[in-house]
Amino acid sequence: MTLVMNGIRKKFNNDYAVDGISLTVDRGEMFGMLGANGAGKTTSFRMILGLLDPSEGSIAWEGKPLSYKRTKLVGYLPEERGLFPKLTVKEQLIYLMKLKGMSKGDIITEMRHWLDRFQVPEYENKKIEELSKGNQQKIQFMAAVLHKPELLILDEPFSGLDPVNSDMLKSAVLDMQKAGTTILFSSHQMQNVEELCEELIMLKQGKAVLQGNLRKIKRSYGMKTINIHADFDLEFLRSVPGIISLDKTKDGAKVKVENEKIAEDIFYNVAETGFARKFEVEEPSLHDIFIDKAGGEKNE
Ligand SMILES: Nc1ncnc2c1ncn2[C@@H]1O[C@H](COP(=O)(O)OP(=O)(O)OP(=O)(O)O)[C@@H](O)[C@H]1O
Repeated sequence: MTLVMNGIRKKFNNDYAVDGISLTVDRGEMFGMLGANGAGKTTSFRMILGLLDPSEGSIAWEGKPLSYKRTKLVGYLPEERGLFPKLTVKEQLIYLMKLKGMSKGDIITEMRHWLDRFQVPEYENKKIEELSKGNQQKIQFMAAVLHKPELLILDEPFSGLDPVNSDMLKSAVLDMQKAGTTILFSSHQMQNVEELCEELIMLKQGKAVLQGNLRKIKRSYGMKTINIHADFDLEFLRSVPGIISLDKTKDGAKVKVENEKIAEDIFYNVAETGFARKFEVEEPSLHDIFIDKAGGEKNE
């Protein structure tokens, strides 16, 4: 057991940005924090890092609060990226990593390892302002990991990255997890969360609306999607009670239903009408669960 948040609330003015979150992240776990804009993800991260004090509740890493003195244990990729545009990559990393207690020699060795890994060794002496936003993000990521933190917190690490760079970052994050780093990250991109996380929390207006093991959540979630391939019009299925939506595809339709029992009803309705080449019941994607649980009129 490593990171424990217990009954955390944070009030700004008269509203709770975080409203009663409890969670445990075990050592070496990859933990996803999901939520619409303003749900309370960044505020939660700031409290874990000791940058903000909770209004109520307690947070501990290995049994103790993460005060400023213990920040060497932590790597943080903030949502509002903060690099000095006029410094070179090397100068920037030396400056930031010295604050984490690293020697100049170690910083340069680690920096070269990561620049090679990200396939940009030529950036060492380039100014930050000369790099594209995506490449600046790689440098910001390096500033979070060069000192080999025990706990790594990544706020929207994939935003603004193209698919190639996004995959590169994903594989780096997975390798860090394999090496024993505990990782918390937030993302709006459900695909990334599905690929990386075993455990997650989904926030809505500061409250947890879903929490636990991703595979278990998907398995136990009532909603199912049925992928039907048929050569006749499936429009009539819209009148079956319990249908959430029906989207036509080039082969037939994808039908979202409330539960497995409704899927069975759909099966018989289709079979009575004609021959379906395919009838497959799929577990909901995290995207569907997110819309169902964390979407809604009150979110931006
Ligand atoms: N310093 C602050 N003062 C007042 N309100 C704040 C402050 N920081 C955050 N909030 C409010 O707290 C709520 C949660 O914000 P937070 O940044 O944690 O959300 P988020 O889930 O990270 O959102 P996003 O996905 O947009 O980054 C928002 O309503 C925000 O306006």
